[in-house]
Parts: sequence; C-alpha cells; structure tokens
Amino acid sequence: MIKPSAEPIIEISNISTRFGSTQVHDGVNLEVHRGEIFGLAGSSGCGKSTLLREIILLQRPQAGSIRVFGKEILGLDDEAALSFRKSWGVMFERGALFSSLTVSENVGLPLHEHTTLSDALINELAAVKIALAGLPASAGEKYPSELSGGMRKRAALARAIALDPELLFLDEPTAGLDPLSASGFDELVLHLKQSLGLTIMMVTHDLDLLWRVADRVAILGEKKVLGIGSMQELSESDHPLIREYFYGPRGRAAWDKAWNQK
Ligand SMILES: Nc1ncnc2c1ncn2[C@@H]1O[C@H](COP(=O)(O)OP(=O)(O)OP(=O)(O)O)[C@@H](O)[C@H]1O
Repeated sequence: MIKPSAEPIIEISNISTRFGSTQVHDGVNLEVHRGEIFGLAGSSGCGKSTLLREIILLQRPQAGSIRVFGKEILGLDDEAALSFRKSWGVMFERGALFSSLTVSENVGLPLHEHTTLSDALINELAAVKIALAGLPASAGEKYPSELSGGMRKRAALARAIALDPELLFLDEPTAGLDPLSASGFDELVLHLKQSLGLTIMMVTHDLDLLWRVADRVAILGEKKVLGIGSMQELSESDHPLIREYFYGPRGRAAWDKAWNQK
C-alpha cells in the first residue's frame, strides 16, 4: 500500500482571486502531499471550484503562486501549459463526455491526442481503463446517454486516468449519485489511489466521502483556508465556521455515520 509522504506535489501560496469587485480568495495557502487523497471543502460559493480551476490552468488568479511537481505553473506559455495538462487527469462534475462518441472512444481520445500509439493499442488501453474504473467491458461500446449517472461518472474517471497521470483531480465526484452508487465510488477512489499510486485532490460537499477516503481536508471560508487536517482533527476544531460545517445538520449526519462505521 502506498502511504502519503510529506513531499509536496501541489503548493499553493497567497492566492488572491477577484471577479470584478467580488474577492473570492485573499491569501489562500495549502499543500497537497504525494500519495494522499486531499479534500477541498467548505460552504457553497467559498471558492473551491475556482481554486481547482486555477490549479488546472483553466483560470488565472490575480496574485500568488501555484507550484505543481515543484514548478511554478502560473504564467506558463501555451506549450509548457500543455505539457503540464498531460501530467494530470481531471474528472469534471458533469463528466464532460462527448455524447457522439462511445465510452471506449471517449477514453481513447486523450491517447489519440497526446500519443502516437496505434488504434488497436489505444482500444486495448481504453479497455484496461474502463475495467479499472469498475465498468463492465460491454460499457465500452455504449454511448454516454445509454449509461446510468453512476456509470457515466466511472466512464469520465476512466478517461481521466487514460494517460496514466500521477495526479488526479475530481470535481464533486459523487454529486447526483444515490447513496449506494456514491459508496461504490468511495471504494473505487481508494482502490485507484492504492493500485495506481495516485495523488488525488477532490472538491466535494460529500462529508461521507471525505470521512471515508480523505487523508487530509482543507476547509475554505472567509476567503482563506479556515483549517486543514484529517477529518478527525477538523471535527475537533474550535473555529466557529468549521464547527458549523461539522455540527450543522448535514455534518452531524455524516459524523454519526462515520462514527458507526468505526
Ligand atoms: N467566471 C466567474 N465570473 C464571476 N464570478 C464567478 C466566476 N466563477 C466563480 N464566480 C464566483 O466566485 C465565487 C466562488 O465560486 P466557486 O464556484 O468557486 O465556489 P464553490 O465553493 O465551488 O461553490 P459550490 O460549492 O456552490 O460549487 C462565487 O461567488 C461565484 O459566483
């Protein structure tokens, strides 16, 4: 089993983000370590998705530094940005699969774009990723519209790992799933981390998921990181907003569930 180390894979320093007159981040600092599952949580609108988009180079903060694999990624030229984008996989909340392509074609797409492998080999690799994501082989021939919501998430995950990334970003991976599919997804995330040695950063509102899989979590609020640590450590925090997060109605339910599973 791969244990998290303190080696930072993502280092975020003093990030400041504004949309017009709205300040979203004002001095956000955090580190994600190699081999860990790191959760980004906090109330709606606190800037989780925006921070994720900044790390994956879809958006630029006004100030600060983001280092990935030890290199500054803000201000890269297009070519350098492309090479960074290849080193991570992203699963977006809605899957972002191409509806006119089969699952197998969707998963093979990054391989077609970024490698010179033959079609036959790409099909084989796509089948491996589809299996790793816990889908039956028959799902490869299907179009996204023929799959359930949970299967679509798994197909999106298969595509996110197509290029064997070291780093995987998940945006609300269990949103819209029923509790059974969501808990299957927890298992899958843990399995992928362990079997592929991935470092995973995920944005989520799903406290059950955080209790079950996250090594550490940062809670964003008041434009900063309010607290960072294991769920157990955060649940013992004195910060009023973190306490509200944990002991408000949703937090309480997840806490009881986590406690009962011990
Ligand atoms: N492109 C944009 N233009 C203007 N405002 C934006 C833009 N993107 C995000 N915002 C604003 O920034 C703030 C943070 O949004 P963000 O989506 O990052 O929050 P979040 O914590 O991910 O929320 P949720 O949990 O509801 O998804 C919100 O007030 C949002 O309206």
